[in-house]
Amino acid sequence: MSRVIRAAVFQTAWTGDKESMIQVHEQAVRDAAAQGAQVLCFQELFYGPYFCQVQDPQFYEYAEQIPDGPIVQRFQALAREHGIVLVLPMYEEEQPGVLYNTAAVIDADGSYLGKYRKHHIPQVKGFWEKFYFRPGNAGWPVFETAVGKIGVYICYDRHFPEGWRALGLEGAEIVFNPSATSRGLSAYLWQLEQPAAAVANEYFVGAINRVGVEELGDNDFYGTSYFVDPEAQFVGEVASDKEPELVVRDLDMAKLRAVRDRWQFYRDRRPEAYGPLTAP
Ligand SMILES: NC(=O)NCCC(=O)O
Repeated sequence: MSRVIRAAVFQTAWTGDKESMIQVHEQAVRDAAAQGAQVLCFQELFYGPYFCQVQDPQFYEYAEQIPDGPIVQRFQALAREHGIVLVLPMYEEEQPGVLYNTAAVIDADGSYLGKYRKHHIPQVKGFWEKFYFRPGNAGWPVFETAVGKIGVYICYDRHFPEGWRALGLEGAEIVFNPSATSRGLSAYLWQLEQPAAAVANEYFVGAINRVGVEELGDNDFYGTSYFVDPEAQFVGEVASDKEPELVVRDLDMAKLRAVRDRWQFYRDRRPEAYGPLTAP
């Protein structure tokens, strides 16, 4: 019998302050739940501006403890109320001065399932992330949620095929890729890399990018969030490149089984021959 997961991603623009940004995302949870979504992922660093356009210690104050900080707790209550799984990309303070670019995963009953910490940290013009984040050290968790097996791979991570594979090996059925990326830099990659990862690893990918130009720099975040299936087919339309949008799509898990039966990539891979990939 086929299993269909109604999944959602939300892209939006910086509102100008943290509290209203949180409220916009709370409304997105209500809207997604009203449309029957069972799981929802937000964009990278969802409640802030994309502050990595500048290198300024004032933005360290956006970090909070996961799961004990107020934002996780606020969204745990909302997940429980609406019976929806939430993926929350946030700025994490493990302890003062020890900071990560992280996503917390909340189950449909509001329980905290764990976190993914972005492994690959860019330091390119307008994306000065090494100033703010340590490289992730928490492995490749796949979360057994009420709706299915969910993995997370954050923005710049997506250029590195190894992590996509690790999430596949851990059993991911859907991998969310919350992002903040700009038109001039990466638009030519955006509809190429995640579909390729979905094909190579035989799972669904939900890709999310914020929209608009923010006051901290000239990055033009181009949205165009989408879901793509394990045959690299977009599930419905790709979202707007300028406007906030909630994307809700039905993902048929029978397709995942069909491509795995057809291709058997997990049988035919040759880990014993891949030593050069892990040589320092
Ligand atoms: N947020 C982030 O990692 N951006 C880097 C640029 C990119 O990889 O598209």
